Amino acid sequence: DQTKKNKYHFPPGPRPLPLIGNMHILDIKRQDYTFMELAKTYGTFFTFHFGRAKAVVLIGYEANQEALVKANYDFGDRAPMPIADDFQKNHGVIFSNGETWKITRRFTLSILRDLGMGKRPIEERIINELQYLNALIGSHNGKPFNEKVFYNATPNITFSILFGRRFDYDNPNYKKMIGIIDDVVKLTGQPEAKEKATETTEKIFTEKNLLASTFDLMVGGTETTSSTLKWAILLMMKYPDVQKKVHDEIENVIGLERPPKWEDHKVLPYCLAVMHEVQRFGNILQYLPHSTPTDVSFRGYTIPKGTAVVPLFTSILYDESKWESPREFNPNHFLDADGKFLKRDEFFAFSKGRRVCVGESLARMELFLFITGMLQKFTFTPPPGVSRESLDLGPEAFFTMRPKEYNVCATPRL
Ligand code: HEM
Repeated sequence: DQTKKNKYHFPPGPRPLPLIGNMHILDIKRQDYTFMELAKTYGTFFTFHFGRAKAVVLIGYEANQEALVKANYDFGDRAPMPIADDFQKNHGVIFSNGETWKITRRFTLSILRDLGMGKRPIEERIINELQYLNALIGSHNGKPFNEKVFYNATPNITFSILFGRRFDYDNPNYKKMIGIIDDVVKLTGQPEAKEKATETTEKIFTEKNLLASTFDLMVGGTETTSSTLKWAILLMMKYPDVQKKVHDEIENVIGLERPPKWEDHKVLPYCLAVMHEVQRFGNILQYLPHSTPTDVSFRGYTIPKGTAVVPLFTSILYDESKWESPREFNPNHFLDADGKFLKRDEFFAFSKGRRVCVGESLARMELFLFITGMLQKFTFTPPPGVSRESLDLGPEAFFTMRPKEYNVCATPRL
């Protein structure tokens, strides 16, 4: 019967996409795995349908280098993200576009630099904070403690920039702020704020934009660095031979007394390589979606303006054609034959191009000083009864990929 048949047919004209698109094949928590699997069939540049929204996925070093670095501007917008749609819409840095993004990003960077990001004033704050962190670790007297301890130090660096002071680790407000950041990272896709964005004509230096930018730095600058520290300690427990080499280098070059300083990264190549390999292996962000600000011509295709783009960082940091043993933790990835630090172009942990991480130099300094500073003072081992082999290196995939919860023992080296 014709009427019945029509009911199930689309009207003439272009056929709308099915409601779920390719979502039925997407592993929501490990989207990177799905995309890398699809790349085996469709190559390093393909379209994926997130429901009705199309996204272009970029796989591996070459495609991402071509798009994010060489065609920088063409892929430099941020795609809308459910987590931020309602409460950050076009405010702050991470989720904004156009003039708001350009001016707010420039402003944020200049403020961070004025306050000493990547320079001596911030270095002093980090070294100061390291003493508190090491005191907390030491207070457990070699007994097992939870990895949450490593979440305490890095927020204080961001907060001291934003609020002008550090907080004691047991300060209820500090705990609350850390808890909120943790919730935001976990509850992706469930925005709290309900206010609708109507500010198309609003100016950029508003209180709302200030709050949004502060929020961006709080979330962008704390969870990322502290999760990386958790990876670092877990990996040191898992690979005691690597930990031993880190210990030896620190002991031989700067000794066990004077706290490390940023300049030391030039004379501690093994520590620097370990820090980079922790970031590569830990791969804490699968991707942050970009989009095309205009119609873009790429590899012979036209990508329409406003198309979401997935620069899949996992596929670069684990690119089999670039790394000797991508799925293994191997600090040699960042060392040359003479044991000197080897800068790798494929290191995309902070992304590259127009949207490159605003806090990269701050994060690098924090990671280097906290990792070497903790390992200068302690040997990290699994708690009694927990074997090294049983330590799970699989991530807990939220907005970021942090290690699964673990306990650790820290024995003083002095
Ligand atoms: C281990 C630490 C960190 C890692 C691995 C990291 C990684 C990243 C990545 C991959 C992006 C996305 C870039 C893109 O869209 O292409 C990003 C953006 C961003 N990060 Fe970081 N980040 C870290 C620490 C920080 C810190 C300490 C801050 C600030 C205090 C920060 C602030 C930001 C901001 C504001 C953006 C948005 C940039 C934009 O959209 O223009 N991040 N970060």
